[in-house]
Amino acid sequence: MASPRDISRSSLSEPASHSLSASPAATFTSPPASHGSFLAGSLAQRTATAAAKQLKPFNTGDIKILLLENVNQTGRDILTSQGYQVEFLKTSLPEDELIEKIKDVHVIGIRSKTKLTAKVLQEAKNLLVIGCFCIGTNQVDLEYAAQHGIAVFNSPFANSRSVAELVIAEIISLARQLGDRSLEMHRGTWNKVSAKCWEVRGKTLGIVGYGHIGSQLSVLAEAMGMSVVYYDVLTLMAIGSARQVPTLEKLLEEADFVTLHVPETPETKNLISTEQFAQMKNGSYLINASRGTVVDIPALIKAMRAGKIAGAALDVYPNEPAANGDYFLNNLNTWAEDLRGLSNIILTPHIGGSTEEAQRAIGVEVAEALVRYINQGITLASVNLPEVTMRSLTLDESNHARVIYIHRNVPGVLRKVNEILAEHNVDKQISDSKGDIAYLMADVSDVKTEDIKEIRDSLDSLSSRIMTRVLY
Ligand SMILES: NC(=O)C1=CN([C@@H]2O[C@H](COP(=O)(O)OP(=O)(O)OC[C@H]3O[C@@H](n4cnc5c(N)ncnc54)[C@H](O)[C@@H]3O)[C@@H](O)[C@H]2O)C=CC1
Ligand SMILES: O=C(O)CCC(=O)C(=O)O
Repeated sequence: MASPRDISRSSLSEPASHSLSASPAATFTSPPASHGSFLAGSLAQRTATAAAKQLKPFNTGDIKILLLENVNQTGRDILTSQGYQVEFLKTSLPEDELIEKIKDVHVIGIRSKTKLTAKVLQEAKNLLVIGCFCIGTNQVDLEYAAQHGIAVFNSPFANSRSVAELVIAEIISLARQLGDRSLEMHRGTWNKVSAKCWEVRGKTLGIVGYGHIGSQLSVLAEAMGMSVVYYDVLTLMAIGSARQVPTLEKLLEEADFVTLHVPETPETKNLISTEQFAQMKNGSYLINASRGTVVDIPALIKAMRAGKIAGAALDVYPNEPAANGDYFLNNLNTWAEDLRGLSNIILTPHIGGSTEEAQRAIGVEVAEALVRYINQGITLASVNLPEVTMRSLTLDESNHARVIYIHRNVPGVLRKVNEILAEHNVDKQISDSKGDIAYLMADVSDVKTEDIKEIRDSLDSLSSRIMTRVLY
C-alpha cells in the first residue's frame, strides 16, 4: 500500500488530464531566469531564442511552504510570486508544534535555531526540500534527509562579511573594555580607566577555521595592523601576510585574541576547554561567533574568574531562545547567570549574520534555489544531494517531460532505468552520485499523459527508488 509520503508526493507529480503541451502558464518566464541569480545568465541566454517552459506537474498553489525564524522579505516575495502557499512565522517552534506543522508541508525554510532531526523529519511525509536561510546546516540531519530524497540548500557565504565585521568590532571593544564602560555610563557611573586597555595594532589574532569567514576576517585584521595566525584542519593558502600554524596549541600559545570560525561537528565540540584555556596567553581574549558547542562555557567562566582570560565575546550558545523577548536564564543553560555576571564579556543574541545586506542576499539565494528545485528538479548547490542541472525545457518543446529519479547508488540501476526510458525518446540524461545516493534527470520527448503515468509507476516499482518526480 502506498505510504502517505507516496500519495502526497504522487499528487504533486501525477499527470493531470490537460494536454502535455505548453502549460497554462505559457507566458511565464522560467523562475530561475527571473531573479538574477548566477544561473539566470546562462538560462536567460538559452531562453533568448526559445521561451522557457514552466514545468508544471502540480498547481503551484498546491505547494505548501512553511518559513520559520523571520526569513527575509526578499525570500518570501520570490516564493509567493510563484503562487506557492507560504506560511511565515517570526520564531522557531518547539518540537511538538514543529512536528504538527511539518506533516503537511512540501518545503520548509529555517535559520539556525530550528532543529530538523530524524525524529522531526520522519513526520514530514510530504517534504521535498529544506532551505536553510543561513550558512550552518548542522541543525539539519543531512544524512536522514538525503536517505529520504529530501534536498537541502543553504547560503554558503552571503553573511560571511557581516560576521567578520562583527568580530572586528568585538576585538577593539574587548581590548578597550567598551562593553563595561558603556554599561557603567548607562547606570550613571563615570569610570575613566586605562589599566589593561590596549591598542590592537601589533597584537596577534589567532583564527581557528580559515574558511569564508576566517579568511575575510584575516584581511580586515591586517588592515588594522594586527598579525594573523590561523589553524585549520586543511592546509590553506594564506591571505596577505597571515601564517598557518600546524596545531591549535601553537595558535593558542601565540595569539592575543583567539576567534573561532569552525562548523559544529563532533570534532569541534568543546574544542576550547580547560586544557586549551591553560595553553592561551595570560590576559588574552576569546571570541566565539561559530556555534555554541565549540566552547566549554563553564571552563571559560573559570578561566575568566581566574584572570587568565581578560575578556570574551559570545554570539552563540548551546541552547538559544526561540524568539526575541525570551529570557536567557539558567533554565536554558545552567551557567547563564554566572556568565552574565562576568566583567568584560560581550554577549550578543546570535546576530553575526544579521545585517540587512546579508539577510536580503540570503533570502534571494535560498529562495531561488528552492524554486529551481521545486519547479525544475535542479540540485545545483545542494548540500546533501549530488549536484545535477539541465537547461530549462522550452515552449518549443511541447509534450516533453522531465523525469527525476532519486535512488540508492547500487549496481545495475541505470540499466533498469534505461530499460524503462528506452520505450521513449530520451533527449538528454544526466546522473550523478554522492555517497550512496544518486540523482538522475532525464528529459523525454513525445510523451503522452499515459506514458508519464507508466514511467512513474515503473520507476516507483524499482527496489532502488527513493523518490520519483515527473515534471512536465
Ligand atoms: N554567528 C553567526 O551568525 C554565524 C555563524 N556562522 C558559523 O560560522 C561557521 C564557519 O563559517 P564559514 O567560515 O562560512 O565556514 P567554512 O566552511 O567556509 O570554514 C570553516 C573552516 O573550518 C575548518 N575546520 C573544520 N573543522 C575544523 C577543526 N576541527 N579545526 C580547525 N578547523 C576546522 C574547515 O576546514 C574550514 O576551512 C559556520 O559553520 C557557522 O556555524 C556562520 C555564519 C553566521
Ligand atoms: O542568522 C541566522 O539565523 C543564523 C546565522 C548563522 O549562524 C549561520 O548562517 O550559520
